[in-house]
Amino acid sequence: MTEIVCTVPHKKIGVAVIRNQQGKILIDRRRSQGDMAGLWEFPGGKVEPAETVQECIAREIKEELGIEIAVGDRLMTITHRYPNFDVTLFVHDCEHLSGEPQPIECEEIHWVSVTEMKQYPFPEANQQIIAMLEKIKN
Ligand SMILES: Nc1nc2c([nH]c(=O)n2[C@H]2C[C@H](O)[C@@H](COP(=O)(O)OP(=O)(O)OP(=O)(O)O)O2)c(=O)[nH]1
Ligand SMILES: [Mg+2]
Repeated sequence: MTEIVCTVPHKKIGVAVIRNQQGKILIDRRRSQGDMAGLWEFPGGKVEPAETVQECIAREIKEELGIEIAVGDRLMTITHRYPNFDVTLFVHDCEHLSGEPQPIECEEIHWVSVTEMKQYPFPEANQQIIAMLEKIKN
């Protein structure tokens, strides 16, 4: 008997919930080409084989936004199945330390409250993150 095993890529992503001194959270709009084009997200990217999730987040944020952050505790881990791939998002609470965020690898950047965030279109997997942020907000 022949067994057919279907595999789809499984992306492991370090994700930053970056807060500033006013308690606002930084979100960015993905580029207008490619996967999930034009949707808003929390900045982050793929975890490389030789790094921890915390190292990945600090590196990605420096590369994508040109700022320094302190990577804090894990807030949640979400695995979600999209039509063409699976993704696991390792979401960490982060603090903005220095630098003015630049849209180096995205369309634009906004600092928003959790209430304001609900007006922005996000990928499906993010609904759980936003619900969690709503729960833990003071
Ligand atoms: N950074 C980030 N990615 C998210 C969020 N929600 C969500 O579903 N994702 C997905 C979108 C992407 O498939 C993946 C992030 O990977 P990425 O932006 O580094 O890379 P990509 O898939 O766009 O690019 P590629 O190199 O695979 O072509 O995780 C989020 O809030 N932040
Ligand atoms: Mg990215």
